[in-house]
Amino acid sequence: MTAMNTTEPTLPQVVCVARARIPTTQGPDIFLHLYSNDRDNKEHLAIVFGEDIRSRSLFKRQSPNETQQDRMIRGAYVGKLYPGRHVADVDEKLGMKLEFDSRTGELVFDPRTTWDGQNDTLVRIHSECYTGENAWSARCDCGEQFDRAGKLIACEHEKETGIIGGNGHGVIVYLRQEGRGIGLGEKLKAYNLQDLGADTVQANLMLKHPIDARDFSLGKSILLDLGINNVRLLTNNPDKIAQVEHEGILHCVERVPMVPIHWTDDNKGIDSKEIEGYLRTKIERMGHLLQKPLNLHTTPSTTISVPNLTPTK
Ligand SMILES: Nc1nc2c(ncn2[C@@H]2O[C@H](COP(=O)(O)OP(=O)(O)OP(=O)(O)O)[C@@H](O)[C@H]2O)c(=O)[nH]1
Ligand SMILES: [Zn+2]
Repeated sequence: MTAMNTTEPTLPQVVCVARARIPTTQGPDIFLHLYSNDRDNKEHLAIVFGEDIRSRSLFKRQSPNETQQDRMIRGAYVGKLYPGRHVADVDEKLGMKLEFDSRTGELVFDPRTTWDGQNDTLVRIHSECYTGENAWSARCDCGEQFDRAGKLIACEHEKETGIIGGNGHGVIVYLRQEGRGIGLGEKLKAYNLQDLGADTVQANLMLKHPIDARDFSLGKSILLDLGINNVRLLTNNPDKIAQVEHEGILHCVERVPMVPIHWTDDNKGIDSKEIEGYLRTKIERMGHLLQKPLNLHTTPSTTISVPNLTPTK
């Protein structure tokens, strides 16, 4: 492994507080990991595909007195829970056993039971979007991208696009930075400004926020805690690609594009005037790596009349 560059900023400390298996309506079980950290009080998440992708902080023995029952309740178990199971570190039915360093209590890496972090792992670092994920919003593509990331991680290969999937291994890091970090209340104000003619960048600036207030360093810490070093990143955002790199320990080995579904299938995906404006702004003003020539019914941003924020009577 290359030596770590000391000029890199210190990464946040994260601890996985609990994980649980979630059977899904989409097919595979996922393991939801909830994290605490030393930078904010938000509950950031990792949606993990693959039982063997193990959080180092979760699996570490909490104290010599920690019971096997305590460990199962926190989700620090190998294999699968079943009624009557007593031991967290051994799944007798599946023939799996974890080993721990007797001095530090840390999980000892064993490729038979734990995913190898040198594997190229399909990852999405996703920022919260209440409207796109829960309110069926056609203003943005967040809900669609979230679903698609899950499908791509679960599948071996996507026929329509030729994308190699994660084949059941991968992670969606879900960061609670709503509205590119400005929060839901401010995002709703930005939407009103957009209805008045501003684009997403202009609206943020008019509200005296940065164009993008996000910080992906928590996402990096979470990936490293999950033992992942080589990432195939599902994104069109060049800033995310740059931010995910951490010299010597975390590499973006490939960018996997997230092409809007409606661009490849007229009958599917989000089709609205608002989403076109949103994508146009991402491409023209934020440098997103989407290549389809824009043939949209929204007006290019240069001709948008920006509303005046001075109150009128
Ligand atoms: N301020 C603001 N935020 C928005 C708006 N529309 C969506 N968002 C937020 O933008 C973020 C989108 O996050 P992602 O989909 O993870 O990332 P991205 O920058 O679009 O890049 P990709 O990885 O290519 O999808 C979420 O936090 C949304 O809540 C908007 O009009 N204004
Ligand atoms: Zn959204």
